Amino acid sequence: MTLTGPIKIKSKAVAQEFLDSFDSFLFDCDGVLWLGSHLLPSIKETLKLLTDLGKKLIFVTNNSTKSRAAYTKKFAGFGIEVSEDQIFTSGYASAVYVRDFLKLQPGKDKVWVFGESGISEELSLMGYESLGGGDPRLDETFDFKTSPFLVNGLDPDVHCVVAGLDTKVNYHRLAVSLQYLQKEDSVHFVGTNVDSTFPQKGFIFPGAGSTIASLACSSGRTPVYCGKPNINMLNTIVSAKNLDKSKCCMVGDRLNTDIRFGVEGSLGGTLLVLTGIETEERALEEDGDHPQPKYYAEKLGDVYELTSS
Ligand SMILES: O=C(O)[C@H](O)[C@H](O)COP(=O)(O)O
Ligand SMILES: [Mg+2]
Repeated sequence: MTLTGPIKIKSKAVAQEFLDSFDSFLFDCDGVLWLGSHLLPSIKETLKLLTDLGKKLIFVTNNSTKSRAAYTKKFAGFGIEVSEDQIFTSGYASAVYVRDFLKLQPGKDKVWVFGESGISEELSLMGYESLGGGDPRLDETFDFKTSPFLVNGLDPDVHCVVAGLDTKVNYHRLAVSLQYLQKEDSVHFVGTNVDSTFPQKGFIFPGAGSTIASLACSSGRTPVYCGKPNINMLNTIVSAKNLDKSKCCMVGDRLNTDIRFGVEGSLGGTLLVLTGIETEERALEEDGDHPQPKYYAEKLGDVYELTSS
């Protein structure tokens, strides 16, 4: 970023300068690589260009609905080969927090999940039994007199609620999650991410932050959020991939998660793309609400299109 503010990547020279400045790229996914099942323009070509240049590619998503393994299949569906150890999700970061910070005992302590398989699968890989989540009994209309999660009492071995994006959110899931959160002395509250909205092709939908806020409001508790911009997530990635932070660039579509993650994590640089949540006006505003990106571009694919022109 110059004294005049963020640098727009809109020429071959600036695109080449951008490429030459970093040896590792951390890519956000929703709004950067794709919008749901819609791959954004020139993404495959851009990732291949970076790979051919010997750059390290890492994918860092706040989307907790899929596990790291499931994300490798999503990439493969687009014809992009990515290994599981290149992918970090907010669901994985939350499971690491449960294991390494809360130190819950696998096989003994259980987790109530308000969210999808991307959370429960990562917890299961670490040996934790999770309840709730995609359990089809939670799809039933809620009745406190008959809910199987209440009539026999809460599970006394649950010592943490992990809440994330749940596209099947309903009153049943909210009501039972709240019962566990009311056990404040014995049940921790973890949120996967703060994203208020979720970008789809042609739409902006409610994000994890919005549904988790419902539980925060009803319980009067504030969760520990483990996804971007949490510095523990960055430190996990930097040590796992042996990165030189000064040569890393965070590429994202949201200022208060992706760009904050890169700036507060002291990475070498950040690139905001305008294919997701943010606008050029927001990218340029010097608002204390969020850090400014070093670079910005209409889309990530411009890096390929400009340097190969
Ligand atoms: O609502 C959410 O969880 C987020 O909007 C979404 O999943 C963000 O994913 P990311 O842009 O970090 O890949
Ligand atoms: Mg995004």
